[in-house]
Parts: sequence; C-alpha cells; structure tokens
Amino acid sequence: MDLFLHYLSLPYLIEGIGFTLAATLIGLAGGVLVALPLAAMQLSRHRVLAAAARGYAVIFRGTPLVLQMIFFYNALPYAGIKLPGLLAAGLALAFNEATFIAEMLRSGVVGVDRGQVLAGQALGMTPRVLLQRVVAPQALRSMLPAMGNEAVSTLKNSSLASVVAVQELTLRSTQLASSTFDFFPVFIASGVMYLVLTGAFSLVQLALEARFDLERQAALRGVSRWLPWCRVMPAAAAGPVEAAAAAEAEAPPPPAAPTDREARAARLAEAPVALRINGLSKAYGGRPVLQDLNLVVKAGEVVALLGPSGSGKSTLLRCINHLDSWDAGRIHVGGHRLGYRPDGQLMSPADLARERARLGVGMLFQQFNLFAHLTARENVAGPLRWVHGWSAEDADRRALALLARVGLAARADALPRHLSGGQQQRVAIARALAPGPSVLLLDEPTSALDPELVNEVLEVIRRLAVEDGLTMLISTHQLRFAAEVADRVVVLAGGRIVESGPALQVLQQPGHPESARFLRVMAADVLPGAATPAKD
Ligand SMILES: Nc1ncnc2c1ncn2[C@@H]1O[C@H](COP(=O)(O)OP(=O)(O)OP(=O)(O)O)[C@@H](O)[C@H]1O
Repeated sequence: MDLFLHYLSLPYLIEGIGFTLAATLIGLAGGVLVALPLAAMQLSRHRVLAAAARGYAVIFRGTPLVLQMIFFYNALPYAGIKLPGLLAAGLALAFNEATFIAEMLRSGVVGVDRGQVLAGQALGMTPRVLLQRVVAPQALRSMLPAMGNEAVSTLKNSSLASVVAVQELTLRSTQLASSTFDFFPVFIASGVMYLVLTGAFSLVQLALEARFDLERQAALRGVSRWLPWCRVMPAAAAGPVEAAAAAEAEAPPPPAAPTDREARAARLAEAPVALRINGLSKAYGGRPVLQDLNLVVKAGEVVALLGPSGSGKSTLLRCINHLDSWDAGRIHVGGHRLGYRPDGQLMSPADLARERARLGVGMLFQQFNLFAHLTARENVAGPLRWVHGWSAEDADRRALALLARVGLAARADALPRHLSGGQQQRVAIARALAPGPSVLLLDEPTSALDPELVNEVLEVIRRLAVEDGLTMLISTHQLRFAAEVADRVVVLAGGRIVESGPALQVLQQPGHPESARFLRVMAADVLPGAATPAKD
C-alpha cells in the first residue's frame, strides 16, 4: 500500500500525465478542426468533395493509429517536415479522431428533422441562419454523449504516443516498472491516474449534458418564475405573459362564419391578384404530378384546395413557396416571380430565402414542424430576430401577443414536445403570422391531429380568414370547414385542376365526375344544408 501511494504521488509519473493530457488535447482540438470541413464535404452535393471525404475516412479508419503516429514522426521528415514527438503523436491522433468526429457531426446534422429545415426555409431563413439557429444546436446536443466517449477513447489512445518516445504516462510507468521491478504498484498507480482522468472527462460530459438538457432548462424556467434571484427571462418579458393571458381570457367569442358571400365575392372581384400560377407542370422521375396548372388567387381570398390523396396538393403548395422546383410554368406572388432574378436565372439559396422573407409567403405544415429545441415563444420570436432583424424585446412582445391570439399565452414557455398536436399547430400558426405574411399556405393543417383537436385549430384559422382578411390557400379534407370559410373551392385530381368555383356551389353540386367522386368518398363530413353531391 505504501509503495502504491508512493508511486501515486511520484512527480515522475505526474509529469507523464501532463504529456498524456497534452497529446489528448491536441488530438481532440485538432480532430474537431479537421472534422468540421470533413463533415461539410461528406454532406456536400458535390460528388468529388464527398468522395474525397470518404477516401480520407477509408485511409485513417483502415490503418492502425500506431502506424499513423510512426508515419507523422518518421516519414514526414523525408518531405522536409520534422515534428517533435508530442506534436507528431498529437497530430496523428487528431487526423485519426477527425474521421469519427466528422461521422458524428454528419449523423447529428442528418438526424435533425427535415420538416424543421423546410419550416425554416419557408420562414425565409438563409442556409447560414438555418445551420446556426436550427440544425447546429440540435445536432451538437445529440452529439454530446458520443463526443464524451470519443474524448475518453482519445485519452486512452494517447498511450500509443510512447511508440514515438513521448514521455506520457504509459511510457513512464513502463520505464519505472522496468527499473524498480515494482510492476504491480506502479501499474496500479498508473491505472488509478488514468481512471481519475477518464472520470474527469465523464464528469465534464455529464455537466455539459445537464447544461444543454432541454427538459432541465424548461423546469428551470418554470421554477424561475417563482425565484426572483434566478430569473432566466428578461424582467420586462415576464409581465406580458400574464397580460397576454388576461387578454386571452377576455377575448371576445369568435365571430360567426361569413354569411354575406355575395358582398364578399363582389369585393374580391375588385381586389388585386395576390398569387398567379400559369401552366405549372412538374414530374417526379418522369411521372407527372402537376400538369399545366393555372390558378389565380385574389388578395383576401380564401381558397380551399381539395382532392384525393396523391393528387398533388402538397407539391403545389411547396412549389408556390419555391421549396420545390418545377419543370414548366410560372408562379408570381404579389407580381414577383419568387426565386428568379430579373434576368430569368434561378436565385442562389441565400437570395431565395431573402426573397421569401420579403414577399411574405407564410406556410403551415401537416406535421407542424416546430423547432424542437425552442419554446413556443422562441419559435415565434426567433425568426423575427434572425430573418427580419427585430430587436429581442419587440420580437418577444409580438410572439406573446400572437400566442395569446391563438389561445396559448399560458404555454408560451413550453417546449413543442410538451404541447398537444393542436397546440403545436396553433404555435405554428402564430409563427407563420408573426412577420405579417401576404399569403398563407396551409398544407392539411389538421390531418395529423386527433379528431378532438381538429376544431381548436380550424377555429383559429377561421378567425384569421374572417378577422384579418388573410389571403389563404388551404389544402384540406375538412369539407364543412371549406364550406364555411372558403370563398372558392379548387378540386385537384391527377395533378390537374378539374373544377374551380364558389365554395358552396362546388361542394353541393360538383360539376365534374372526379369532384363528385371525391366528395362522395368524403361524405362522412356533413355539409351544412348541402344536398348529396351530384352523381357522375
Ligand atoms: N419527393 C418526392 N419524390 C417522388 N414522388 C413524390 C415526392 N413528393 C411527392 N411525390 C408524389 O407526388 C404525388 C403528389 O404528392 P402530394 O404529396 O403533392 O399529394 P397530396 O395531394 O398532397 O396528397 P395528400 O393529400 O396525401 O397529402 C404523389 O404520388 C407522391 O407520391
């Protein structure tokens, strides 16, 4: 025991820890630096870059680390590069670790829900903002446990640096044991030192995981409301939550559905065009999905897009916001060709994002696509700050007001995963409304909801149509809702518009066999005062 304690405190071994840590830190820091471009190359659409990254991985993953260290120390001098042992071993570690860290980064990025990326694009985020605010925070959080393991493995791999005579802990332990013949106490002391080091790494990993744990942050936010000394919200922002909740409680009941359809139709006839689609065609792998589609939507008009599953409704909505490309035809939003420069060339992704934000085409998705790492208020306020340059206070105030409007002021600090589907979709509505869109595209906003949650979302949309006079294009299977709210119904079948006309007329007396067939299938949804759709 005395011998063990003697070796445990021996300066010769403790100095070895210094070399071990130095090699490990060079390996980890260098590994992260090399891994970043490597992961970007792996994710790149350019095949040459992706292939080069794969080639790198094959070489560094497929050869022993000891050989790599020997190469960096003994072979590089032939190319005129002479490195000290510690640096050679550290660099070999870095280039080796980079393959594993790059793979973690890549899978972290790929693991971020594609729907959130689409939502960010629809909100006008440039690729850089999307990466910085949506993808990286979630990817890095999911990487933390694997990164902790990688740090421990780098520390243990640093013992191989003894092969190029770096005086690290393993080499010094071996030398000491050979000269004293105290093999057992020396190696036990050395093992305990390694355990302390790997334990410290694990503690750092646990601390970081706790620091970035969304559940814990949410709990802290809840507690902080009652603890004035540990507030995480800006003091000024705490007030509006209650104020907004009170406003919500006092909000007048929603007005009835529009009854004066003729007056509305007359007003819309005079209104300017908000959206114009000419000859739009698109095919996936040679199979036509949209065929020579023409549609005009007036400012303030609510158009319900109906049609069987697979008829092309979602594809059409994605094309309007240029989230999808198309083969032929033109789309104008507010008189502008979204996504094209004046010379007719396609815009770069960053310019396209800015153009989306400028023209203001809001979008709601079937799956809500809220940013999973942000609370409800951050989901609404964040894009206002990052895309539209609002100050934090103004964005927060707007977010709270809109959340109150959709009946969610009291859940402003909840994470999406703590909200029901209906509540998530209402947050998504607040987020889409925040920048004041000129056109709102709604892609089956209630299809992912349980039946009892559908009405709460439809009610919010109904109020937007009636109170705000928003221009809306809604893909929906809710016939009753379409009858009550839409000015016009457009029926899509096989990628073509087969019928378009005043909502009640089309729903009650469809003039095309495809419309009639579709409406009969959907007959479970009872139309107010509607006769059975005409038979084909
Ligand atoms: N990325 C894609 N690659 C290949 N085919 C696709 C892709 N996206 C959609 N499609 C196909 O295009 C057609 C139209 O799909 P879309 O999602 O637009 O229909 P939809 O009318 O919105 O259907 P639903 O009501 O079920 O949402 C479908 O046949 C679908 O399989």
